[in-house]
Amino acid sequence: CVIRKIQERTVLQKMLEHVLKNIEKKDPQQFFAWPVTDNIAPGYSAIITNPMDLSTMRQKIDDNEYKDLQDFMEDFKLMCTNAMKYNHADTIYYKASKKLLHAGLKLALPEKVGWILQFMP
Ligand SMILES: CC(=O)c1cc(-c2ccccn2)c2ncccn12
Repeated sequence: CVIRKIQERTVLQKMLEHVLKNIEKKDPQQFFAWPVTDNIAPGYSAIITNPMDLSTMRQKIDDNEYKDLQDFMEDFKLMCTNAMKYNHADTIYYKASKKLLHAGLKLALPEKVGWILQFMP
């Protein structure tokens, strides 16, 4: 049997996990929790070429695919701007994504995460 090596979580992974958890708290309706399907959003995959959602971001943290906080925030911004592109401005999804974008950017400010940067190699 292959013993799965328990990967050490890097300081960056721990920091991104912390930011992600706080972003998830800002999406109580879980609009951004999972990939948007063409079933719930007709024509979505034809309009949005680079889909992104919070479960995918969590998987990327676990797979250590983000090289720094900016890299992670690029995916967060992509997720929000996708929602503003597909959904009209008068929809709950557009409004929720605009609110989430601003709240999320604040969470990534130096005064919010700077304390951990001192522990990074
Ligand atoms: C994020 C997004 O664009 C979205 C999430 C959803 C969504 C997410 C969870 C449950 C129900 N709807 C959605 N539904 C229709 C059109 C767009 N959306």
